[in-house]
Amino acid sequence: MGRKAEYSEKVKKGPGRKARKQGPPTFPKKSFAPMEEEDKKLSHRQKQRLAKRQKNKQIIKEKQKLAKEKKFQQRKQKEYHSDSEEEEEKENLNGNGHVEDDSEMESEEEEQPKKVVAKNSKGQQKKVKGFTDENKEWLKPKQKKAGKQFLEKEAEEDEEEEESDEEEQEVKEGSDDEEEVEASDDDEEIEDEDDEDDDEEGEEEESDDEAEVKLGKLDDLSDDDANSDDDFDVSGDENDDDEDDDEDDDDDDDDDLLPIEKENKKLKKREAKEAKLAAEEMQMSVDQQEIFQFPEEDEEKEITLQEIQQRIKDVTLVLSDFNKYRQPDRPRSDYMDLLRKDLCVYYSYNEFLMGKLMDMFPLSELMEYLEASEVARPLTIRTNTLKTRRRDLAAALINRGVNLDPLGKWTKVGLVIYSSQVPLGATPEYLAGHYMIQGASSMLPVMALAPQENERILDMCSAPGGKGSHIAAVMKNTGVLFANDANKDRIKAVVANFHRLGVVNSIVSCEDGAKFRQIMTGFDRILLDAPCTGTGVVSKDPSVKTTKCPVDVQRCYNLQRKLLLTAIDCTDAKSATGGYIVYSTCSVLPEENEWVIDYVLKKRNVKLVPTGLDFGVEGFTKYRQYRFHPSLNLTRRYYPHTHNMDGFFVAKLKKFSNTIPVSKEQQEEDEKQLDDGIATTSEENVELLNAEAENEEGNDEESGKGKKLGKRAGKPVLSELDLTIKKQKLEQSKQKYIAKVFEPPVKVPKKKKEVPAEENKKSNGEEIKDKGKNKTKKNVSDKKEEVKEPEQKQKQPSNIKKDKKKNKQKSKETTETTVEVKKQQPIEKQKPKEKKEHNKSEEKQQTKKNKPENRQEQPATVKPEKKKEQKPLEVATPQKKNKSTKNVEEIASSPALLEGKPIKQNKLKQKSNQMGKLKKNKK
Ligand SMILES: C[S@@+](CC[C@H](N)C(=O)[O-])C[C@H]1O[C@@H](n2cnc3c(N)ncnc32)[C@H](O)[C@@H]1O
Repeated sequence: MGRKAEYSEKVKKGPGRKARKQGPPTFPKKSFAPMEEEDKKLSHRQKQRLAKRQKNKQIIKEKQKLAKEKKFQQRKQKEYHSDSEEEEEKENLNGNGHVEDDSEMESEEEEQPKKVVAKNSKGQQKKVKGFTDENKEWLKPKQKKAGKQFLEKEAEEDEEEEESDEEEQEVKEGSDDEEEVEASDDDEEIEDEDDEDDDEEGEEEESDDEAEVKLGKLDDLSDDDANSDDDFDVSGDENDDDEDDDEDDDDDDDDDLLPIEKENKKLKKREAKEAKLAAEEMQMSVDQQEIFQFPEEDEEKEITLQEIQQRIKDVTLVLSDFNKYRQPDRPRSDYMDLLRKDLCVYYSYNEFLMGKLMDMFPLSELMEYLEASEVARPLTIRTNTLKTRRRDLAAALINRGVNLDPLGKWTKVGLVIYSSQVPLGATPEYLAGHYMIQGASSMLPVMALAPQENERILDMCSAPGGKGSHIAAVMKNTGVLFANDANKDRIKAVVANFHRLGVVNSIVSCEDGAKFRQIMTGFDRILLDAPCTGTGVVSKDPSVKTTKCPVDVQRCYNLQRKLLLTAIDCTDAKSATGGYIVYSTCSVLPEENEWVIDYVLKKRNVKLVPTGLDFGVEGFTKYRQYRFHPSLNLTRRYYPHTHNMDGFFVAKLKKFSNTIPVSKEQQEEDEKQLDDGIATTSEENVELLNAEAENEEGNDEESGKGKKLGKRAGKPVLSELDLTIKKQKLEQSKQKYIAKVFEPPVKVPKKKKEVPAEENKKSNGEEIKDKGKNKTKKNVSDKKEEVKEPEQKQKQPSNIKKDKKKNKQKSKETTETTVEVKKQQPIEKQKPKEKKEHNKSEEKQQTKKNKPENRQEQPATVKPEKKKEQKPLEVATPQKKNKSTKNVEEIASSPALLEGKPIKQNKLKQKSNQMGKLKKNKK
């Protein structure tokens, strides 16, 4: 009776409490309301995401709307078709009614879009989204990206949308429910997807958002950038971007490169970056440094050497960027003065020489030069190839414990000595003449001269014979080398060295080089290693730093010009092998180098040619306000800081014509100026020289002479100057001479002074004492010239030293010869044979000179001043004979002559000719 149980039917087991799926949480709609209010507090990203979500929603809704509209239309069409079929049927039945129905249909069709428009009428008021022409505004960048206004607007729009949606929904209520459900499902799905995406692809989204933001900025990027909320480090990022771009570009290029090349490229980039940073850092540190404050003038506190060094650095820095670091009230000259003073103290220079160096070098180079000049140059020797080879010499010296090396690629005979266990001036090799101790720079002039075998070469200033013996070695002892020097003492060293070194092709003479054109001309080559201030060898002779003054430079300059003019006149332009003159000095002053060359380029038919030395700094073509001939760049300068050798100058001239381009009168004038310049140019100097002579009265002349002679000084007059007097002179002449140095020396107007007999006698005595000291004094002092004559006529007092007398006579001879030169002025080279003819013409000239109106033998007081000024040198005419005789005697007794060289006979002939001529003059 009960019901049969059906076991086949399985009772569905409901989900257990645990297994039951938890439904999605449902929130009351209003719960989000406060969130919307709190929009303002949303973070930037949140706002962006919200905005995006809302946009998506909107797009979906629009899609739905479109879909609905489509369906609606389709439905309508269906209805219409079914109606039309019915109507057709009706028509078929009625036969008329088509027009009416058409109109109805039209009205209906018109109504439908109206509905859509009505639907969209609100939507059109708000901004329609999507890429259509109607949405141009959307494409336009927003004024302020993702700003609050934007969010507020969006929120308002959303509210409007919601309202419209509600309205739509109301409108759609009559439409298909299923579709609505589907659409809402779709909507939800999309929203869900969106939410998931939000979480999962948060970063991507962010970047997309950024991309959107950037897209939005495209048109007016600048405005947006200016107000951008995103704090991009524009500069840095841009640079980085650029670099990245570069790297990308490079990567493309790098494809062809080897890995190591790529690495190299990277390394270089990194280095460049680091260098840039370092430079910036350096600039920063310099900027941060305290700006140098000029010391107060009245501030006289003792300053240490270290403080001076620091001040030198500070002032150098100020001068390096003057506008930046200067004190506004201080001119540049103040800093320069301070620097010069400090440098003088620090490096022990006098202000004159330091000033000259400061004129020559830029500051950074000056410091290098000064530093290098403090260090002794390496000891170097020259192999005497007449006796040995460099290799053998090196081996022999190494055996004696000498540590050496070849000097450089530029010389095949030089060796540099690093250390030695034996004194190099006393080794058996030295005594055997296998080498000459010689500075590296001393080899340069001979290399420039490039002597050839069998040539006739003059070494005009030869003592002690270093370069002369080098010339003989290059000539392989062939041809004839004339080694001349004006200094009697120093010429002995030439003889000794030539003997030791085995030089046998030479004639040694002791003559004033400036007079050599009366002795011999027609040389193939001449080396003029001129006497100079020696400013390039301060490391060897530090006294140069403090003793040289403008007068010294002036004298050297004038003597150098005179010697070089003579050297040119003595060279044969038509020589088959030569016609060259090499001029060199161990001075770095342009006054003694470029200036001298520039002068002779104007006065003689010579041109500069390359020295053949493949190193060295070009000579100056500009120096301060002065401009030299452009070819002076062919000359070469050598510095301790650049070449590790003494400061040196080398110029090579080629004589292209034996004619002299200047008139005789001009030549005479030049000669006169040079003579005057070598002597003195002002009254003050005369006074100083008088003081000097007085000072020297009690000194032993012989000892005084030798002591003061610098290695390259070679100025018999200057070498005797007392150090203290030089200092005095320097102080007094600092301003007075400096401007005159390179102006043509002007003779000081002489005052006519009537000297009383007693005073005359007194001054005679002084003059006699001065005689041996300075042969040039006579030329500048009228007073002395006036008193000279009686003094010469008188027998010299026995208490006056013979040497003084000799010197005086010698000086007179010098001046006499100069007068002769003026008159003879050999334009073409003079050969010894022609000399007799010259002497005859000379005689005629002399007789003219000896006419009463020209003669200056009368007492100076009686002579008209003018004549005396014009021909001061004629006073010495009677002495000429004695001088010449003496000169011949000297030459005859010279060691070179004793060797029995044929040339000496020529010289004797010349001298005897001169003597004969003088005798005639006397008659
Ligand atoms: C720089 S040294 C010459 C060095 C030499 N050339 C050498 O290499 O050994 C200059 C020489 O010129 C000499 N001297 C100075 N005035 C002179 C003159 N008027 N005529 C000739 N020699 C002169 C000096 O006696 C000095 O020995």
